[in-house]
Amino acid sequence: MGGSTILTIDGVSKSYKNRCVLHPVYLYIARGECVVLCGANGAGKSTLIKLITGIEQPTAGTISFSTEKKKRFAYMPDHMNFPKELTPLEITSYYGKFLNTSMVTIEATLKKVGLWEERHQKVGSFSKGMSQRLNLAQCLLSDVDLYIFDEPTNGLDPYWVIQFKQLIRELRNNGKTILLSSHIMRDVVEIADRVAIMFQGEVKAYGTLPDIYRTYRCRTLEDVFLSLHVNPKNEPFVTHV
Ligand SMILES: Nc1ncnc2c1ncn2[C@@H]1O[C@H](COP(=O)(O)OP(=O)(O)OP(=O)(O)O)[C@@H](O)[C@H]1O
Repeated sequence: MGGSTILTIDGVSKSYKNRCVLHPVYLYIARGECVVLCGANGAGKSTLIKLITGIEQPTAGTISFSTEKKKRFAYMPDHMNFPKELTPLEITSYYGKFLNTSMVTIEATLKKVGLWEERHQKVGSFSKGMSQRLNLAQCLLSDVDLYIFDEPTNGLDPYWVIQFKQLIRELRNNGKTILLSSHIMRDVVEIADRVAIMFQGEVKAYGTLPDIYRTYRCRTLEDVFLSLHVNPKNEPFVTHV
């Protein structure tokens, strides 16, 4: 199934003290796909992303990348606390210095997220959506094979949610791989090639939407989650790319 694997998550689990918040996860992310970790609050989406990005260490299991570029991935966390006294231009220029990004790319990226006009405005005066778009910009500054977004549409208004989804399509059309988390079913349906259904710290299912609908005998993701709430022991299945 599918092309080569860019990211392999092999039996990765996480416990805090003695509480297991992520049961062993096995996921194979194919190059060029958009994979969405989809789940309710507390399902373990951010935990899995933090393990993949190395922010947290797994209790067990291994994570391996197969990327061509030296920088393996770019990451947009669920929120960023940028220094309030700095401006978008200062912040992206700072990141750009580490990433060797040209001023042309910085300008294009700020324009892409709609913050070019506000490039000299202090971040302390930003709305939640503007801060989130700056967070998106810092991620997009990197030219990498794999982009990881944690709840990227949080705080974005409908216009920017549409723009974000368009951006995901563009990245994919340029051969990039995308891994993102979301609990907004409509977004998932529109952009995902493959979905990992996360529930109570487990990946319950992984596959294309038709695969998942077939497994749960449901027609929508909402129904899948309703059925999991009714019967949380629904046996997990995992498809491999
Ligand atoms: N540092 C931590 N210490 C203890 N428990 C944690 C820690 N981080 C996360 N957890 C627990 O792990 C579980 C999964 O949390 P996680 O943030 O991964 O969920 P999520 O699916 O991203 O949820 P949300 O949609 O609400 O962001 C939760 O029960 C949370 O309380």
